[in-house]
Amino acid sequence: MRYLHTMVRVKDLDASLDFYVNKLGMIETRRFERPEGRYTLVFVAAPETPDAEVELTYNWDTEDYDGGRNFGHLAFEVDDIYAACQKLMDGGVTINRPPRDGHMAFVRSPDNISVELLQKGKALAPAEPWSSMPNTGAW
Ligand SMILES: C[C@@H](O)C(=O)SC[C@H](NC(=O)CC[C@H](N)C(=O)O)C(=O)NCC(=O)O
Ligand code: NI
Repeated sequence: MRYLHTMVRVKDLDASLDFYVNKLGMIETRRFERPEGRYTLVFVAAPETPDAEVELTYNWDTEDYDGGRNFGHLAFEVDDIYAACQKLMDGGVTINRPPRDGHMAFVRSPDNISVELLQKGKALAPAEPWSSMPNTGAW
């Protein structure tokens, strides 16, 4: 069995592609227009893992998507968590959990999808709650 993708519904496809591609650094791998179903599918992936995709589903007719509590987050490994967060901040993205420990950070997509960034080479053990860490002023 192979993991293929996670599908998230998005309200604004351009805003979502700006976040996932321009700000987060993913690449668009495939796109399907389905006029008969009045929706568009755009698959995006991290360059190093092109087979593990996020399927952005854009329904052409306005729909409200509540924040399904059962969904947690999309997680990505980054080479430099501070540089990744700085690039996102420069693009106007709020860092919900700053990478004070150099290990883990959380940001949100335009549809409030939680995105976890993990520093490459750090243990994947759960980090300490960042609020308990001394704020060195870095973040
Ligand atoms: C391409 C393959 O990976 C799919 O997931 S297509 C699944 C299909 N998607 C849609 O019909 C998109 C539009 C629909 N209005 C929606 O919002 O899902 C589908 O069966 N979706 C139902 C679902 O629960 O995912
Ligand atoms: Ni799918």
